[in-house]
Amino acid sequence: MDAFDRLEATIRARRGEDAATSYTASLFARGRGKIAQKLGEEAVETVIAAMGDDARAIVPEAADLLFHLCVLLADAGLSLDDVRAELARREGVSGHAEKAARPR
Ligand SMILES: N=c1c2ncn([C@@H]3O[C@H](COP(=O)(O)OP(=O)(O)OP(=O)(O)O)[C@@H](O)[C@H]3O)c2ncn1[C@@H]1O[C@H](COP(=O)(O)O)[C@@H](O)[C@H]1O
Repeated sequence: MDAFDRLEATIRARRGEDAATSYTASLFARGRGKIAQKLGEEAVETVIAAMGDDARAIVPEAADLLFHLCVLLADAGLSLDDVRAELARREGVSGHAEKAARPR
């Protein structure tokens, strides 16, 4: 089990727990809109870090971003395996070729 699988299990276990002691539980309690808002904020913070001179500063922001993405997936009843399957489906297909093949 890798770190993402452990994080996913922890996040799922937090649903319905005490929001006062669990940040994840507080996100679930506040609902999909708040979770999506936090994801957006963390994305912006990652972009800001990316525009700076210190590449290492991106790492903690990326971790915040991925954590909140995992919470969003869990709230929507989805799993990392759903994302893994989508990435596997895309494997070997150039992004340029995929875009060119889209219906117009
Ligand atoms: N990986 C994380 C993780 N990454 C980021 N965060 C939290 O995400 C929040 C984001 O910070 P912000 O300053 O943007 O948020 P905020 O200002 O406190 O929130 P708002 O007032 O803006 O709503 C902080 O409280 C961080 O601690 C995380 N909280 C939890 N985890 C994992 O989830 C597990 C369970 O955590 P709890 O649910 O809190 O027990 C932990 O053991 C970790 O493994």
